[in-house]
Amino acid sequence: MAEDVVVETRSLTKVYRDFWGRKKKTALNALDLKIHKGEIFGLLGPNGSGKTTTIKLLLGLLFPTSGDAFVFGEPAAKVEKNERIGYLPEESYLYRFLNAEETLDFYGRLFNIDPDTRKRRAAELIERVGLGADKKRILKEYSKGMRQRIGLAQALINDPELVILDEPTSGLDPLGTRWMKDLILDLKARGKTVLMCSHRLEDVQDVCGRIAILYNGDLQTLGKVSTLVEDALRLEVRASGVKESPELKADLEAVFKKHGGSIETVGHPSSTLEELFLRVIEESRARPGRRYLPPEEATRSTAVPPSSAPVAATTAPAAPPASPPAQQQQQNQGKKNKKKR
Ligand SMILES: Nc1ncnc2c1ncn2[C@@H]1O[C@H](COP(=O)(O)OP(=O)(O)OP(=O)(O)O)[C@@H](O)[C@H]1O
Repeated sequence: MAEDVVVETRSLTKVYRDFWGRKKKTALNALDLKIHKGEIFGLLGPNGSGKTTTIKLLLGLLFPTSGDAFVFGEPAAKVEKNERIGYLPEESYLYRFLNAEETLDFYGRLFNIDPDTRKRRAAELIERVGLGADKKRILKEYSKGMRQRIGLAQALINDPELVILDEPTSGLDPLGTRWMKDLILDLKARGKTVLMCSHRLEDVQDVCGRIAILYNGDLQTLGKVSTLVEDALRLEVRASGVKESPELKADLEAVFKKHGGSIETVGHPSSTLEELFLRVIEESRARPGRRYLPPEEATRSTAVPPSSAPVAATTAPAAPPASPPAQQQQQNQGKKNKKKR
């Protein structure tokens, strides 16, 4: 196995059987997968498609019916390799009557981390996940978002090389979600490998480099997110310093017609709702008591020429004209492209 391959599965298959050994469900069917060091990999699929089964197989909590799974080049059934893995399950199994410090100390002991390192890492992680002010409160009193934060700290207590996150942003508000995504990106920046499952596809698109989509236990697609979502049949042009007008549209139409295409939409690019939400909260904090002003109103009040607002034109091959749903899809795609990575 190549040195930079952290996770590899070869025809990995899991069939659940009932008490009598009769086949109940093929949860995973001949999965071939490689996850490389330092990447954030998303394992996606609808409910019941085999994601948790895959994770359990990688952690050695389940045995495959056939095929192989390797982590760090070792068979997944070898539980010793789990010392190099951090795992945030979808439902965290944390003790409700321990506080944050005690929780991290408890998990540190399970990994046989010496007391000084345990104490130092617990203090660092509590700050990193933003629970400094609540570290003495018992987890029973924590909100869902706070439990997710301590769950993540628990997953990182052994300074793992591979971090497996099952629905890391579930239950988090937009600020918590942004925080979690930044933390996942920070793990990558520190050279860690991240495998995450999530139904929140916006979050996956924001952080994952590559994804696999499972359906009913079968691998349906695998590749780079940017390549998979790219619409190679359309072209997007963004411009600034011009105002939207019928003349502009006619001129653009002529240019694109000359090159065999046609314009689908001309308009202003929009940001995502997440970006708007974060901006409103940021400005409310910075200027308490003042209402948020949308950019064009703020621009007007500071007398910056409105013509600096960018205009986006999206073109497509000349025929056939796009149907309304396709246009909508294209507009959404435009929004996506605008998002920060
Ligand atoms: N212990 C089990 N016995 C029998 N069938 C099981 C068992 N565990 C899971 N399954 C079945 O295997 C299939 C895959 O389940 P799995 O939990 O891996 O899906 P998932 O993609 O993680 O779903 P979700 O998104 O809901 O978490 C499902 O049809 C599920 O019902």
